[in-house]
Amino acid sequence: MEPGDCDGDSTAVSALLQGGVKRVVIGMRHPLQHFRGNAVRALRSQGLQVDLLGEDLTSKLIEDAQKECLLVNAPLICRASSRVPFSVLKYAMTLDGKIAASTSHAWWISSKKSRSLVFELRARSDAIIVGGNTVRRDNPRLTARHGGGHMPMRIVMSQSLDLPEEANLWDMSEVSTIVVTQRGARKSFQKLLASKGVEVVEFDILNPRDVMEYFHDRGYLSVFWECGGTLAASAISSGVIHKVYAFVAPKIIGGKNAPSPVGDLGMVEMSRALNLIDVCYQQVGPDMLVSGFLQPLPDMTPTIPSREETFVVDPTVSPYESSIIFFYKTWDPYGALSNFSPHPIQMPDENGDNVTWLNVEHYYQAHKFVGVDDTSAQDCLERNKSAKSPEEAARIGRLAIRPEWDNMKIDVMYSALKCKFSTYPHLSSMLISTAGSVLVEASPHDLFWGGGREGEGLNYLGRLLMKLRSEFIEESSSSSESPSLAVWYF
Ligand SMILES: NC(=O)C1=CN([C@@H]2O[C@H](COP(=O)(O)OP(=O)(O)OC[C@H]3O[C@@H](n4cnc5c(N)ncnc54)[C@H](OP(=O)(O)O)[C@@H]3O)[C@@H](O)[C@H]2O)C=CC1
Ligand SMILES: Nc1c(N[C@@H]2O[C@H](COP(=O)(O)O)[C@@H](O)[C@H]2O)[nH]c(=O)[nH]c1=O
Repeated sequence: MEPGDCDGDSTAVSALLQGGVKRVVIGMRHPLQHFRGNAVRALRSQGLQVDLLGEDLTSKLIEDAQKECLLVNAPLICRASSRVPFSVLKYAMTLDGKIAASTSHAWWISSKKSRSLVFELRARSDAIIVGGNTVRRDNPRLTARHGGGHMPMRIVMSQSLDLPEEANLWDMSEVSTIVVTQRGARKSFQKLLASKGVEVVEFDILNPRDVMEYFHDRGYLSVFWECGGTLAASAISSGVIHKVYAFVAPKIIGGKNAPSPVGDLGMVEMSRALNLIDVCYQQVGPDMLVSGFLQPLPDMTPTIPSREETFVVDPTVSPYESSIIFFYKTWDPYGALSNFSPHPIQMPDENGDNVTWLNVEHYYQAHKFVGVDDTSAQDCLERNKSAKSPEEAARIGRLAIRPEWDNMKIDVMYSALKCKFSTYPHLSSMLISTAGSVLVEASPHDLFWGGGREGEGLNYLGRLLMKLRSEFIEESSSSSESPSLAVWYF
């Protein structure tokens, strides 16, 4: 896939140039519109031969290769085009189509070898999702137990929150769990979960599409559904399932009431059955794994035109020319302005020793606890330091707030921003290039740092970035009379 330039950070493209590569064959252009075509152009401008499958190279063989590229990048394509993570529904069933006995007993249908493969598939996902009933019946662990590697987040969807007080999923020692539920459901149980460190997210109406859109916004790329038939049917009906992995074990359990992998879809004629596409059959130990796509992968060409293509079709549609620049998610245009962008900063601590923070968010959230003489604050600080993502750092930061925080938070934020944009020249150039535009953090929830859903927020993050921008522009124009800076300034 064409590399993204990550807001002016051309490391990937430079590595190809420095490595002495003469020709680059690109399987597909970058699925995000604001990256699309940039690397192709940059490589060509440096004299490299760049061939794009399906554009510069065409043949039957190339078509097959192009297909492979699309399949491998399916999660990215889905995210970019449908704004939900790529979702895989996986289940293990007997030859007579049952996912458990009529008593609900289900351990085990598939073989050990199949279950090891499931651990690998889990480890390739950002999250595993189950319904409330699977938690009640199976008390699953949902970990990727194959020795090291990535551990996906665990998500439980439960409307009633009628869940056990003790469960393997509430053991957060190895990996975290998020419970998504209906607004107002069992507040006392929500408190109990929170006391165990389980995050609870409430939805006005709990349904798979809203839940997936929410996790898209939190940055999830792929989700692995290991629920029973009730939630599986709801997810398929909502159109959020893209791929299916069915492990079929050569066993027969029978039972009129034994559950099957997909509940009611409201279809009464076989002609309406959903046909899988790109189906693969693979023997795994004694079982057969049948996999395939439920929906065709979107054709990127018409849905995601490059920046120039959009401009040719409609010159008024150019997000780069509006006088307000909105930023929010790190993968959007100007995403590097977000505090969640993966740019580590080094800041001196109270003894003057340099400490590295994973990103501005980690630094900012940690300062709610730094220097506070209290064991729970120190515990939060340790948890902040080991938090793997800015989202987690933000979550920990909500646990406690020092009394004087309101008076110090703007200074803490400004010093972190200054450090970030001074450390990375491509970021400061990007910030300076926005001169003349109002910067607004498009957070619908944070009415202090963000602009709010309808402009009701105070937008302090945007304001601090604009202040920093003026400082940089002033510094550069006083240190040199560079003509390009003069252009930015005016
Ligand atoms: N062999 C296999 O691969 C698997 C087998 N199983 C087996 O399946 C059985 C459980 O199946 P099933 O009852 O279908 O369990 P599910 O995992 O599908 O859970 C259903 C529950 O999901 C919750 N839910 C939340 N939102 C929705 C929604 N929009 N639509 C539907 N459900 C929603 C509800 O929880 P709440 O009631 O809490 O509100 C609902 O009762 C068990 O016997 C288990 O062993 C389960 C997974 C895989
Ligand atoms: N029974 C069954 C599966 N069931 C799924 O695995 C979950 C248990 O995961 P864990 O607790 O991590 O081992 C269970 O809740 C359900 O989602 N999976 C399979 O590959 N094969 C099987 O035969």
